[in-house]
Amino acid sequence: MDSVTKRYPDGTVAVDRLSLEIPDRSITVLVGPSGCGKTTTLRMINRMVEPSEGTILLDGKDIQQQPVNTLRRSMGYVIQNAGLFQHRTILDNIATVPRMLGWGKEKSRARARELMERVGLDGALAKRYPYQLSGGQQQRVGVARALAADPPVLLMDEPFSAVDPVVRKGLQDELLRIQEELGKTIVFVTHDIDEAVKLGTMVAVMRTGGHLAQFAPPAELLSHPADAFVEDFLGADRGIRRLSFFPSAGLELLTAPIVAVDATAEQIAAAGAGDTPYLLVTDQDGKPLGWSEPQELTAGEIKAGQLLSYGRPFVAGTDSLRAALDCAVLSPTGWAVAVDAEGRAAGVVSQQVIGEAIRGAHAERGADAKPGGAGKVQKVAP
Ligand SMILES: Nc1ncnc2c1ncn2[C@@H]1O[C@H](COP(=O)(O)OP(=O)(O)OP(=O)(O)O)[C@@H](O)[C@H]1O
Repeated sequence: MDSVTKRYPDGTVAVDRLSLEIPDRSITVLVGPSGCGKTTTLRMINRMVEPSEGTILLDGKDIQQQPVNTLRRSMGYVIQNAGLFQHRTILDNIATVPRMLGWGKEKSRARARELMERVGLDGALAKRYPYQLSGGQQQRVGVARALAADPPVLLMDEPFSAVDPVVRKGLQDELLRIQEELGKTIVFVTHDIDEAVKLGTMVAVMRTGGHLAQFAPPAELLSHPADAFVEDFLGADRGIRRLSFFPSAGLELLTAPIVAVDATAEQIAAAGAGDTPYLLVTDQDGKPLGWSEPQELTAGEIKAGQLLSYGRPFVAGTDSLRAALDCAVLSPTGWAVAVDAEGRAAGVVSQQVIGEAIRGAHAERGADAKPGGAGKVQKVAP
């Protein structure tokens, strides 16, 4: 996208000399306050809106030189509230584009069934009508419909804004999975900075008047906001959010203060001999049950009910420092519990140690994350 401007007939400049290089096979998020020109930008990509000035190239070819129908066929389009055809079944909604392309009924429906599975929809919903589905399910149908003809590009305009936070998280996770499996080039519009940081490989922050404020990978955005507007838009908890990009792998986990529910008096005494104020009790399988002070534990008489809750554990190595910190903050003992992929206790770690790791990571990454250098920062589970 090279110096693209959109001036509506009434004189409103919705987009002002916008230049963006949208990377192939990744998710680019356009984010910014209401009215900053996100939707206009997205619609110029599939020519629902024609630019007043500037050029948009797709794979090096000017989109103005391509027939609109051919262009749109190469781009799936998903909008808020899914925009489904209310009088068609779910299966027929998804099969719309293949049918238009003359695929034939059976082949189109087979493709639609395959897509229902891909977007996490139960096949039993195929014969229902949109009004018989929840908002989240309708949104999944919208994504499936956009993917039906296997377009290389997917344009998504606030697709998850109308659903509740839990459903929204599910839809976001699903989109990341689909992107990983199918390698689509996705342009995604949102006004939610958390969504932008979670989904974007690259994030374009726009400001009112259709100006580009910053275009960067999310880790760089959080570490080096270009100006006061971007910093303000990222919000006061930018530092905490940034921890999502630091892995917990380097944390030193202690296993000595862990005892099984059927531990002997010697084992409890040995575990309590260290300088940790609490012991983590696990079941016989090694899964955490809760915390206790060592002197409160009597061999053979440990009851899960007497233990302090351990809150939510983090997955050792896989989860981020943000997740580890969250566990420690929520834990009544101030210690976080790390588990392995099977949910067995892998170790415990104090707030203090997590704090030191955070300081270390900030210092180390500070040098790394200068503009142009942050591409190296890998996203880890939030
Ligand atoms: N058809 C139109 N005619 C005139 N002005 C328009 C038209 N469509 C949009 N605008 C204006 O252009 C500006 C950008 O609108 P756009 O819908 O692209 O913003 P947005 O960032 O997507 O906003 P939102 O987050 O509220 O959807 C706004 O000031 C809007 O009022």
